[in-house]
Amino acid sequence: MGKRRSTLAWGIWVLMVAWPLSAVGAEPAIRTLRDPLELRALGEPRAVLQELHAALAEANQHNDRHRRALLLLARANACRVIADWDCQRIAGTEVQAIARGLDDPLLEVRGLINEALADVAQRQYSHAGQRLGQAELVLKRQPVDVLYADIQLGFSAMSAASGKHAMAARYAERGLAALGAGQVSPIRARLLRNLAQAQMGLDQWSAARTTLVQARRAVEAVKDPKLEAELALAWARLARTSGLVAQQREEGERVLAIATTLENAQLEAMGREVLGNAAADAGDSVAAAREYARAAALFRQLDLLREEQRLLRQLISVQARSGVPSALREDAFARFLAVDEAVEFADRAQALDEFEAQLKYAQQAKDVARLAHETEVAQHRATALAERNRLIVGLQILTAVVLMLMLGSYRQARQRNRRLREALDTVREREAQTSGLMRVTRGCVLLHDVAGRIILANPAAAEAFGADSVEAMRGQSLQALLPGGVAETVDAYLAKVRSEGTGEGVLGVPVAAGGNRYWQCASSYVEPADATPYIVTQAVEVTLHNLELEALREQGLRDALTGAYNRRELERFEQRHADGASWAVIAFDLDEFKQINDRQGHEFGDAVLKATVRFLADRVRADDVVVRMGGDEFVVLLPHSGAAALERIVERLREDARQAPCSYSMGSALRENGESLVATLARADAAMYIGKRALGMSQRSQTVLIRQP
Ligand SMILES: Nc1nc2c(ncn2[C@@H]2O[C@H](COP(=O)(O)OP(=O)(O)OP(=O)(O)O)[C@@H](O)[C@H]2O)c(=O)[nH]1
Repeated sequence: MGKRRSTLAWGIWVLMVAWPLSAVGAEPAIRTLRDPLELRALGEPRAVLQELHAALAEANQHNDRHRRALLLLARANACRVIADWDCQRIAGTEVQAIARGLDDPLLEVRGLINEALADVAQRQYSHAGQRLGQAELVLKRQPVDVLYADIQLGFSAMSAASGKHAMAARYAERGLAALGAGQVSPIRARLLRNLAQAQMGLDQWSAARTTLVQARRAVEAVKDPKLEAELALAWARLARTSGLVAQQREEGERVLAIATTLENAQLEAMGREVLGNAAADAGDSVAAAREYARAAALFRQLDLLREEQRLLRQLISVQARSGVPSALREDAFARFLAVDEAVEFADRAQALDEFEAQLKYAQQAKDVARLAHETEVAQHRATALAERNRLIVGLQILTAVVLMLMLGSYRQARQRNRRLREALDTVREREAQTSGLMRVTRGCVLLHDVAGRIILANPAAAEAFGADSVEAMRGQSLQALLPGGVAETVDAYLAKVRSEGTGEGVLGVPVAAGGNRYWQCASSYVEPADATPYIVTQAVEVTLHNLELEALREQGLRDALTGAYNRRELERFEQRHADGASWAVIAFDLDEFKQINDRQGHEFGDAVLKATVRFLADRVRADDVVVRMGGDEFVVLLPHSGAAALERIVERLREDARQAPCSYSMGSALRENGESLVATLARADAAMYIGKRALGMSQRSQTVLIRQP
């Protein structure tokens, strides 16, 4: 039991101290992850640790976090070579923190491997398993074969430490497969070494030898003294099982030489153990006891209890055979008991820890796979979601923009429609008012173009023109609707309105029954900015008005009693015949009319006056005009009359004098030299008075003819 346990512990120790970090310069991607000091640390760890102080300070000064991480990895490697596990763990942890800040998965993986390595060395398997699982997960983000192989190396070491050699061998083989057969690198040498250790654990000695040969060939390609020493230890173990003492010694010396170079106390202890084994196997108990005692002391210094215990057991064994003083043996034995007790205690604690570690490890492996799967699924889902969200957001923005545009144009359209509706309502209202106005107005309203073509007419206009409807008026010309002779007047009128802007006048339109109908017209020329000019004409019939006026005027010209013209007619007559025309005038004065009034009464006198007018009118021509000048004085105006015509009428009046209601005196005159009517009248008057005087009073009274009018 003790020997098996001792072998197991030895194997674990070898793996623990020999498990290297990842290969140096193995792959281009990894090469950028290493500082040259990391490589140098393999041969000169302490010198490198010294130099690292300055290099780290410089990186800090430049705030170069990436370089700081690389230098810390170099420090972790140097610490590993000199078996300073705390130093290695701290460096590894810090590298992880920097890597996460830089989002650099490869650096993070390397930091995790270093931390796990230190955990395994100090038998904290549970923690180491977690770190390695995490490293495997992070590496999925940026897979690199060498780092994957490095992680497999870690798992293989952990499996070996748990006594699972078959599993350790499988991990080592998996790492080797990841590297590829042709690749020569330190990591490959280490995987081969682990495989050989596992094979030895499985008692596959021949296979282990073959594997170790391959490992030694692989390590020749790189300068890694610690790895060389670790292989020498493996060879020594193999040599011991084969009983090859000389080879054991040779390997032991090699380990010691390297330990001295590296100042690695652990390696020295291991080398001394090999030499002790060789001496013990050769039967040299004294030498064996000496080497074992030195090795035990070194392990004691390093606080490696199990190793010290193993060496003390071997020491006590050889001391018993070599016959060393009992005092020394008792010292060794007492120390052994103390260490054994401590180891027992540690073993119990570790057994529990290992159990939990295995549980966690198994769980973790599952978790890692599950996490990897979930991560992958989550990444796909996140990508799909992000894509969908982008699409949705894009669509939402597009929809919002379209909606806003639609809303804007809808509002504008509504406002436009409202304004249009209002304008339309106003137009309709005005149209209704206008058409109402047009309908009810008694006057004619016409809207026509400048040539007289009707555009619009009201019912009054249609009626005035004798049209069936206002529609029938549309398009017809005013000139065509009016009788011949008036058209020219209309043309002149429209030309005046167009040139002056307005116009007004009375239009007389002959009617079939005779006479005229008169229209008082007023027109306005309208020239809209964006339409054809037109004219608005209003016409009010003034026929009746004109007739009344005519009657009044006529009335003003007549003598109220007799119906003969009065003096005002003289002026009109003169105007009518002024331009060189001939006229003649006969003046009358009733004889002794005063006496008629006096004798017969005034009314009788009036009747005589009226009868006298009828008498005169009956004896003159239709164009001749009888005028009562006042009282009992009358004149007859004879237009276009010469001496003959005058004579004829005077004669007739003289002949018919006896038929007159009253005797009268008369005198006549012809217009001379275009004189005025007054002048002609004066001469006729004068002639009449001459006649009257010539007759004398008595004669005059005889000629008074008194009869009923
Ligand atoms: N009944 C009537 N008498 C009138 C009217 N106008 C004037 N008379 C009268 O006519 C008379 C005219 O008188 P006179 O001028 O002296 O003339 P006469 O009496 O005819 O005398 P001689 O002319 O000299 O013959 C006056 O007595 C007037 O009063 C009228 O409208 N009706």
